[in-house]
Amino acid sequence: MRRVQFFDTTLRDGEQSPGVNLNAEEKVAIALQLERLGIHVLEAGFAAASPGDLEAVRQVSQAVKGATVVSLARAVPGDIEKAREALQGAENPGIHIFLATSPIHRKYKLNMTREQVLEKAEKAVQMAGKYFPHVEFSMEDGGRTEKEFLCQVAERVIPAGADVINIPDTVGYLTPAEYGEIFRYMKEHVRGIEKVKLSAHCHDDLGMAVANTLAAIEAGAEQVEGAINGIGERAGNTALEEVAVALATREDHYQVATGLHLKEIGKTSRLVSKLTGMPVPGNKAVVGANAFAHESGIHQDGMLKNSSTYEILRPETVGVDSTQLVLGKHSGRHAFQDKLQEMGYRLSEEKIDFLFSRFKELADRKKRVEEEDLISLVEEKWGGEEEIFTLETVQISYGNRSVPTASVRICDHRYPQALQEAACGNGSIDAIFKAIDRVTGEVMHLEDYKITSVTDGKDALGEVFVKLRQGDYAVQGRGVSTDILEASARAYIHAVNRWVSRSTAGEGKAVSVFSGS
Ligand SMILES: CC(=O)SCCNC(=O)CCNC(=O)[C@H](O)C(C)(C)COP(=O)(O)OP(=O)(O)OC[C@H]1O[C@@H](n2cnc3c(N)ncnc32)[C@H](O)[C@@H]1OP(=O)(O)O
Ligand SMILES: CC(C)C(=O)C(=O)O
Ligand SMILES: [Mg+2]
Repeated sequence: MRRVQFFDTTLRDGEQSPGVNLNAEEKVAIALQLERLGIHVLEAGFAAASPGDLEAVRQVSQAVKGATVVSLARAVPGDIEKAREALQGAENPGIHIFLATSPIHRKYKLNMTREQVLEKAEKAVQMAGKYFPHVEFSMEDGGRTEKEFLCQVAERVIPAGADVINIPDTVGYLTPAEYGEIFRYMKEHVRGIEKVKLSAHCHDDLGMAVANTLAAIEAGAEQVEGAINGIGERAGNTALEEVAVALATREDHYQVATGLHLKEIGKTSRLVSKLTGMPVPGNKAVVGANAFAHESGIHQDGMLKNSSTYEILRPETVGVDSTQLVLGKHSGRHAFQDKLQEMGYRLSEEKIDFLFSRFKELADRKKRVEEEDLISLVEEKWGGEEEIFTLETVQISYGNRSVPTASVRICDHRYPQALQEAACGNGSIDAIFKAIDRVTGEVMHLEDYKITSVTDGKDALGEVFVKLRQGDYAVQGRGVSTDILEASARAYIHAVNRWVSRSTAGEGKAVSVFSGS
């Protein structure tokens, strides 16, 4: 199988992401992790950019033992000297020299003729070859350069000593077909091309960096460049982990080996995200939090029957969190039941039906239903006592200068019709409780009221805990909802149900929902 080399520029082009600044220690930590991933060439920085970056390149090159470590340099002696200084003592040093070749860059940026570009490139590579065993030359903005000029530049830098020639699509402009065509053209037309590796370096301005890189591989590129999580200048670089995983998953198509340790991808991605401060979007391929999460009922059902229905890749292959069947409003009964079983609940079909409808009501109001939410749902309902009153609706009228009024609609299961009552109170909760008392005919004294958040986030479930008393006897109840007023109504009705069912059973004594409370 053909082999493709991976060149990582997270520490150089990746660090060019606006707002990112890695110090030497952080660069070393990322470099060592990239080595564990099996990266072949590691661009540690741009030594001439600043004394700090020179020092970072130096420290990375001292720490890394296997991979080749390179510094970027313009085609000027000063930059080459700085790279040399930084890489003295490195086990496998290299240099990456670049010079723009496109008409736009020649005219507006460099103010150079084609001949001047050819000469400058040749001289720089010759000089670098005296110091470095490995010299890569990049034709910046190669994607917008005349093809025959790319060939001319290559034919000057190959004899000068370059062993890798990189053709960057610096501004992410090309389509995959166009980019692949450049590699085919150069392979066919450049004298001595067999002496060098051709490298692909893409940017994601039009969202085509990974596709372009894969197209270059199909067209014969022997090296690919990019950054972990696709970070980099503007819209970023090719996400190297995506290329690696595409090549492995579609080995049947690409017939390319990388030698990378894919299991290290998750860890590498998390480290880069943490140290650069650039979060990974949830829907990002391979390493996004949702890359192996399934929310919709039909997909979850398929996954439970056989994971190949909706997963082309196992999360453990790339060292990220295992597949998750996320419960939300799109989930179905299969996934719901499976989750309850996994949590240790053994419930009858009838109970599951009831809980599933409560779950759907909750999921309509909450983005994600967590395990704690399920525990609350199950335990709220299945406390053992008979349910006489069920809350249907609660409505509040509240203003900071008016008296709060609550209206509740409650089913009393002993009668065919739901009952509705309204009451005013000192506050919204007091009004709700008074309205409930009117429906139930039980006048309870509220002895304790506590509210806690069951889950995280603004849409967290609130759990309300009440203790009601009549004479010597007390009951406790609990209610759960994303809305604390509704949770309060549920808790109160739960306690009243206990009160009524215990007193009808002749058990009017203090009871507690929670053991130990
Ligand atoms: C596509 C890429 O990612 S290329 C890499 C981009 N990365 C960076 O630029 C990060 C580090 N850069 C820096 O710290 C600074 O730009 C430095 C230290 C390299 C240079 O700083 P300065 O000397 O102040 O120059 P400045 O950045 O303003 O301008 C760049 C100069 O380099 C020239 N230049 C640009 N590319 C090259 C090149 N490959 N070879 C030779 N000269 C070049 C420009 O034409 C300009 O020259 P001029 O001053 O004669 O007009
Ligand atoms: C320095 C070169 C290789 C570069 O980053 C680009 O052209 O995008
Ligand atoms: Mg780049």
